[in-house]
Amino acid sequence: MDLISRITDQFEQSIATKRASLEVLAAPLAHAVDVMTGSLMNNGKILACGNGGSAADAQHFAAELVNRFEMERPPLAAIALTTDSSTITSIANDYAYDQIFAKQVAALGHPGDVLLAISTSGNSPNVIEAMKVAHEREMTVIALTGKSGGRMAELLGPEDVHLCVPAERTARIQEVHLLILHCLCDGIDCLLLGVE
Ligand SMILES: O=C(CO)[C@@H](O)[C@H](O)[C@H](O)[C@H](O)COP(=O)(O)O
Ligand SMILES: [Zn+2]
Repeated sequence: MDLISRITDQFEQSIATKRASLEVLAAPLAHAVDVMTGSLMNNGKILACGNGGSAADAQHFAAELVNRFEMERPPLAAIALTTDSSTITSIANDYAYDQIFAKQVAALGHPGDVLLAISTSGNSPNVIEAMKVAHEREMTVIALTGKSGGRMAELLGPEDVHLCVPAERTARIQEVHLLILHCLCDGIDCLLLGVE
């Protein structure tokens, strides 16, 4: 096996996916920055969820808001719903795995808050259930998906923002999701600090 050639292919595919994503995602991403910043400036908060690599992404994003990204600014209100093993295991044990995020959204979400819902397939049932509760709570959903957007795409309302990466491979989609999250952090910091 020619590992160098495989590695080269992966890099090339990742670069191509990022270029294709820029074409379709720049405008909705700018809108997502506006939505998140508006919520934070109105005492709202961001709840983030996802499975596997997307759980790591949810945590990564929440840490960058609560602590810092690249600029000095006050801490921002964000919670990853993927981190409390007691809460997650008890909900999964007593109810169902698809409720692990939804119950947390019901407990913590208020009108004006944002749910950052991350799923490369757009079909993870626990993320979908969280979206339904977020809508009941009058929260805005920002969905990070890929492929066709799956069932999440069908659930989004007019106030929500869909950032669907135009790719089929989970790894490529996740690589763009991370870039999207850093663009969100950068955009929020710029708006909050009035950077030209
Ligand atoms: O990171 C990876 C694959 O790159 C995996 O851990 C992946 O996130 C998991 O299989 C997830 O369960 C996939 O869920 P989703 O993205 O379809 O919502
Ligand atoms: Zn992964």
